[in-house]
Amino acid sequence: MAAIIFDLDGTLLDSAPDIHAALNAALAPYERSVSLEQARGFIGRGAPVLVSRARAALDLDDSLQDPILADFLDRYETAVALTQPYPGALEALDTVAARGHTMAICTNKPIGPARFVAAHFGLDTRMRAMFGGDSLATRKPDPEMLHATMATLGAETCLYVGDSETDCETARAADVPFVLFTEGYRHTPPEALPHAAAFGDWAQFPDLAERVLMSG
Ligand SMILES: O=C(O)COP(=O)(O)O
Ligand SMILES: [Mg+2]
Repeated sequence: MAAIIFDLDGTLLDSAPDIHAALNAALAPYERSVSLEQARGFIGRGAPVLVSRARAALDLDDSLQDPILADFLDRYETAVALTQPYPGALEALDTVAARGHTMAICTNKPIGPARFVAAHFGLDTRMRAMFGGDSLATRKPDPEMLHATMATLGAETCLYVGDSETDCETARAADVPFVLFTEGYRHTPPEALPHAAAFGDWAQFPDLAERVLMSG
């Protein structure tokens, strides 16, 4: 039995289209918008950083951070219509659970929308714990969220599975093996992100996780 901890956006769920829609709705009063590609590139360090990255790209004043963020968070809370699990991700979680592993989510997405979207796709019942970007005083890449998740699970070690630079940095800071999902919202090539293993198809994940756990 081992603990396997997952990132959410860009790893289990392709949620960028919902994040894009909520962001553009919050930018609409200022007659600005971003492309889906841009929005995808802003994801990874939590909602406040997403909004400040969008403002920087659009040259919108710092004084607009709080109103845009508040409006964005309001719309984000229940945004699931455009989100999809990556193909095979839910089935892979069931295989991992059937092999006796404990699973949890560690995401920079605020815990409100994280819980809502997790319940919508039945992820919540598959997970023993879930920490979001506003659950603690810090968020990824600070390793605290992984430490807190492991403490909740009573796990001495774990695998961390994520899609981004932030996830790689977090795993390294927490000194746990990192498994990279290559189809998410990364900016840099996979070679630039140190990883114990990488995969682009969730069907490969259960066996790959076993191999990494055995080699650790
Ligand atoms: O909300 C974000 O910025 C990123 O979310 P994630 O940590 O699940 O990738
Ligand atoms: Mg992610």
